[in-house]
Formats: sequence, structure tokens, C-alpha cells
Amino acid sequence: MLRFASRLALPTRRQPSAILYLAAQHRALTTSLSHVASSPFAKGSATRTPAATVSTATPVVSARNASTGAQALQSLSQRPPRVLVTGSLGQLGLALVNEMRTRYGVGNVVASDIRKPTAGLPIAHPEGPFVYADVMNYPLLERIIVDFQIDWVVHYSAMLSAVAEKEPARALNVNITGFQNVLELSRIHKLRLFCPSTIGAFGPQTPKINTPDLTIMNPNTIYGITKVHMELLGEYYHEKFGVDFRSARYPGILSVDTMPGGGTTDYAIDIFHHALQTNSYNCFLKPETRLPMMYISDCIEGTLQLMEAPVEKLTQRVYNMAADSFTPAELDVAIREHYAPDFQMNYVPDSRQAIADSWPASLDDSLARRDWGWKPQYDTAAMVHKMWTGIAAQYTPGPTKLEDASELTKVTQA
Ligand SMILES: NC(=O)C1=CN([C@@H]2O[C@H](COP(=O)(O)OP(=O)(O)OC[C@H]3O[C@@H](n4cnc5c(N)ncnc54)[C@H](O)[C@@H]3O)[C@@H](O)[C@H]2O)C=CC1
Ligand SMILES: CC(=O)[C@H](N)C(=O)O
Repeated sequence: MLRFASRLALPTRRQPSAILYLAAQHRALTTSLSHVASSPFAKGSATRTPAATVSTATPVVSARNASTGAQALQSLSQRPPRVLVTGSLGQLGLALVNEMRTRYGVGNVVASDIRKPTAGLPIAHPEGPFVYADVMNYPLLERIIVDFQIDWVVHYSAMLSAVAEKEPARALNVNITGFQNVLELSRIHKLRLFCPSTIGAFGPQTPKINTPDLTIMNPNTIYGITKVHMELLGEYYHEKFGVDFRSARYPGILSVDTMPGGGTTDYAIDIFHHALQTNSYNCFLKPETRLPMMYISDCIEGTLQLMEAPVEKLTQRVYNMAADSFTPAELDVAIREHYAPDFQMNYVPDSRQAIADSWPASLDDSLARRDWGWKPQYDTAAMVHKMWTGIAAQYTPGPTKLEDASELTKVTQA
């Protein structure tokens, strides 16, 4: 099995400054959590809503980030938001919850998923609240939002591009019905809602280089269609009902501590694990396939910047967000030049090649930079360095462990 260091916090370039929060707020939320833990809902009631597992022992301490915190707190009526994160055990959710709990206070960030948090996941604050939440279950979501007095939802539950092509009916349900549920609940309960979009929302007719925010989309994958639906419906709810919907179109995200969930950009993570374990990799994309990519710290930082941005700064609701772009061949060269001279890359393109071919090679994110100050910290060289050194540290030195490579990721079977 992969050996993850437990309780790894996201690498951060800033020292969070912890401030003790008002005692009244502390009492209010602790009371709220106690209520949930002792409610019929929490125990699993006759309505067959699954039990919410909540740690009431968690003190509600507000730890805010020094650089962005003051401004965001002002716009939040001087208290940190209470946030529900759906799909929080996925590649991005784990990292986002870790960072949000550092900034907003452990008890203020409710993690949720349909899976159990297993030992070894990089959860920095395991004492924080975690609940079962199937995003298709509207009454359950509403109950969590009310019981925890949620202000913001980050909707991360989704099926990614490769797995969605394999199970289109399920992907439509999770990605479309799930989003419609959180959007409608955001309208009713006046929540700020963030749902990520993706380079996968674009299609073969989209301009490939420096793709602007507003352009032809026409995706030809189930994943892309569900994401365009999400963008349009979110904008509609904003226009029509004033829902504070926000979205960023992410590139492929690279992470050390968490594994990808079945996408087309997953090769750029798999390659490091295979290189370190077997010194070779069968890449499922052709060498020249250029795709936009981003390191996870940038993704999480940018997401929080957009979430915290004062509403008057936003001139639109969906923004491109970019860092750098590279090809499998360039990654191969970087690994051989700097880390593993004998690394052997083979190219065995599969059905994911067609998906990648329909996506942009680079994004124009100038509006995100202008409106809410987006600026990535990691270019390709810096990403490769973080990935190699971070993943190398996960493997114990010794003989090659082939069984580890076979466990690497769900996507190798996609
Ligand atoms: N990872 C990436 O490179 C990119 C991700 N995104 C978007 O970011 C979001 C998060 O992506 P990842 O963390 O990579 O995905 P992931 O596949 O790693 O995690 C998704 C999580 O959703 C959960 N889930 C599935 N069905 C659910 C349901 N019915 N109810 C509740 N939870 C359910 C899964 O158990 C899983 O933990 C998604 O919306 C994805 O489209 C966008 C662009 C790039
Ligand atoms: C770019 C994405 O949305 C995701 N990583 C995928 O490849 O499906």
C-alpha cells in the first residue's frame, strides 16, 4: 500500500496567525454541534437518514490566515464562515478541508462524503466534524445545512472525466442532480456556493491556446456537459435569485498527499509514483498532449481567494484559473534530467486520449488575476520538484515494490 504520512498539512508559504474567537460564538457553535450529535438524525432515525458522526469535543477556535484573513472577516460580519464541503475525501477535498480548518477553525468546517475516512488519509484535523452526505439526498443535505448553521458550501462531489465516460448515467446523477440540490439549498438558505468547473467544460471547437473565459464550449464528454450545465445554472440562479454562486475552471491538479479520482490528467501524478517505484511508466496519453496543470497549493489558495473575495470585486461568476501547461514528453525529460536518468517512459494511448484532445492546451486567466488577485506560485519546474521530492519521501528506500505500483490509482483501469 502507499505509505502516506498521516496528518500532513498542506504545504503553505504563510504562517497562520491563530486568534481566539469570541466566546459567544464558541458557545453558539458548540451548542449547535451538541444538538446534532444528540438529535434523532444523528443516531439514524426512522426516516433512514444516515447517522452524522460529529466530534463535539472540538473547541471552536478561529485560526485565521494573517494575509487574507482580516479583509475576509470584515466581509463576513466579523466571524469566520461555517462551511460544508461535499466530496471532502477526494483528491482536492482533503487538502481544502485541511486549509479551511486552519483558517476558519476546526469546528467551523464540516467535512462530508459517502465514504468512510480511512486510516492513512492526510487529514490534518481528524477531530473536526465529518458527516455522511450523499449529494443526491436533498433532505439529508438540508438537515446538515440547518443543523450546522452552514454559511458556505464547497461542492466537490463529482465523477471526473474518465470514470464519467464509463458510467454516464451515474455521472449525470451525481454531477447534475447533486449540483441542483446544493444550488437550490443555497437559494433557500442564502449560502455562498463554490463549485469547481474544469478545462473539461471546453470542447473540440474551443480555441485551444489561451482559451478565454467566454468562448464556444460544446464539450463532447459527459463530464464536460455536466460542468457546463453547472456553470449556466449557477449563473442563472445568481441572476434570477441572487445566489452567491462562484466557480473557477481548474486545470489538472497535481498533489503529493492525495491520489486522483479518475480523470484524464491523472497521468501527471501516476508518473511520479511509477517512476519512483518501478523506474518506468506506460503513459495513457501521447507524448505531445499539452494540457493546463496546477499544483494543489495554488488550487486551494486560489479557491479560497475567490471564496473570500468581496462580492463587488467579481465581474462574473465563472473564472478560468491557470498556472502552467506541459506535455507527457516534457515531464519525461524533466524527470530524466533532474531525478532519474534511466527512467523509461512508454506511450500507450487509450480512450482518454480523445478526451484530452478535446481540451485546451492553455487558459487565459487574466480576469481572475484582475478581479480577485489570482496569481499562481508554481510553474512546471516547481511543480515537478514538489511532486518528485514529496512522493519520494512517501516510499521507504529499498528494493522496488511492484505491488505498490499496482495499487497506484483507480484510473489505470479506467
Ligand atoms: N482533481 C482535478 O484535477 C480536478 C478536479 N476538478 C473538480 O474538483 C472537484 C473535486 O475533484 P477531486 O477531488 O479531484 O475528485 P475525487 O474523485 O478525488 O473526489 C470526489 C469525491 O466525491 C465523492 N462522491 C462521489 N459521489 C458522491 C455522492 N453521491 N455524494 C457525495 N459524495 C460523493 C467521492 O467519494 C469522492 O471522495 C470535482 O468537482 C472535479 O470536477 C476540476 C478540475 C480538475
Ligand atoms: C481536469 C479535470 O477536470 C480532471 N482532472 C479530469 O481529468 O477529469
